[in-house]
Amino acid sequence: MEKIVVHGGNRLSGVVHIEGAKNAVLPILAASILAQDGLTHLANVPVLSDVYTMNKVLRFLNLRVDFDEAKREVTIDATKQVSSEAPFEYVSKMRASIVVMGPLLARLGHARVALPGGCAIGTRPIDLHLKGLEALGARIEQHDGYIEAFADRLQGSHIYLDFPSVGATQNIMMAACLANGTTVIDNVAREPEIVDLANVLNKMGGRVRGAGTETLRIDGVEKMHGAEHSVVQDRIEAGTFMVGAALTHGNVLIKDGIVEHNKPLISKMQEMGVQVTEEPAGIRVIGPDKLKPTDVKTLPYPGFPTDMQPQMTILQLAAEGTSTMTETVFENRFMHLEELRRMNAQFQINGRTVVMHGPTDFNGAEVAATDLRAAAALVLAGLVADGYTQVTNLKYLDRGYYDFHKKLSALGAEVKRIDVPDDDTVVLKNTHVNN
Ligand SMILES: CC(=O)N[C@H]1[C@@H](OP(=O)(O)OP(=O)(O)OC[C@H]2O[C@@H](n3ccc(=O)[nH]c3=O)[C@H](O)[C@@H]2O)O[C@H](CO)[C@@H](O)[C@@H]1O
Ligand SMILES: C=C(OP(=O)(O)O)C(=O)O
Repeated sequence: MEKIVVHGGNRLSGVVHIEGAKNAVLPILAASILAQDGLTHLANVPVLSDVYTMNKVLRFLNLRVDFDEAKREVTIDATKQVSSEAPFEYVSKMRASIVVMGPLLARLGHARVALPGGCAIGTRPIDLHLKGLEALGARIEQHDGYIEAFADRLQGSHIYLDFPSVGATQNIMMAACLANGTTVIDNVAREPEIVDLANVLNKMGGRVRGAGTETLRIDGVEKMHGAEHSVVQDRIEAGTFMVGAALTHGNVLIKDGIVEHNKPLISKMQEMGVQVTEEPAGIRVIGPDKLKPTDVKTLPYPGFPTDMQPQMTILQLAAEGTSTMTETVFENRFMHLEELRRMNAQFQINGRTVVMHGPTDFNGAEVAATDLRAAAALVLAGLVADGYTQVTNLKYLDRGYYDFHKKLSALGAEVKRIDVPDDDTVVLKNTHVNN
């Protein structure tokens, strides 16, 4: 079993390089299905387990995918006959595989994709994806754990999303690219990853306008082709290191950090007394001696991102006084907090809000990650804990962070990743136990 072992107490300082965004590259890889002519070349592709999973899905669909990890480049050839079925084996590994549905349906008139099911953070239905595809004229059937969609040619339509779902926006916009006529989608997601996808679709010959606003207008085209694109920076990885710097009284430059993409996080950190400044080389974060408490509510972009919620709660727990976090996007995203009780965190959960009492004297402990951002949050807590913290279930961390421990170590943290046989216990003396 692999573990990350952190010995708390070191300040983070230096410069950190941030990878391309997981949540941008996954739908962009799916978009490559639309390219009947030419190759798609992607740069700044993060080396993550989710990217390997999406590459496997594409290969299963008969696309040729070459991933040069050293160069962070992927080349995709979708010019041969594409198959229309994404099986459970892959979709169950990664919910985001559902975004192959729109491009497959648009290109082939048929898609059969395993129902993704829920995950630890919530039930995560796909009703809005299906409602949108139906509005474009698709016939949807559900049987044997699969969603099957059929359409001779999708027809442009006017769609209103009840909630600005990221995945539904992506699936519908990709499908609409090859529809007959114009599609208008209202109340769409406005995340930077949606803008990145729209930019790629336009480079591929699509006609998408309005990305980043509440309304997308897509004029359908007959055919699309490959394109070149460099994936946008991962604002969540950047935000995670920003929290790490603030938490450890550190001084870290997020190289090429994009302030525009992390405004709500920056604003909350400033409220807590953290110095955040934009420099020509990126975003500099300097942690204060004492953090002030704050109240945060997650919302769709441009609100505070749910994907930064677990990391932010570590900063709030470290602050002097009472802070609250309200999670409005996913119904079950406080599981990291239960693990943190073993590190001495004091809080009460009332429905979707957690009330936290700081400052926390974090104790090192053995904790298990329950999902991707929970994993990052537990490692962050370890950075300021007394003694050793061991974080297990690293398969979640690897979905979204490349070399997390190495980057932290380069910034001065005492952290390593170790592999121990499952029946061996690593006994590390915690300073609070010895004292
Ligand atoms: C690969 C990827 O980009 N993942 C991100 C994407 O996930 P994902 O695209 O799954 O998130 P959505 O925006 O679709 O989901 C947000 C909320 O809407 C609900 N919902 C969604 C679709 C639907 O058809 N019906 C429905 O009820 C979900 O259950 C959830 O409560 O956006 C989330 C919200 O910012 C992020 O946390 C994820 O990191
Ligand atoms: C929830 C996340 O991702 P996914 O939607 O891929 O599960 C995340 O990136 O925090």
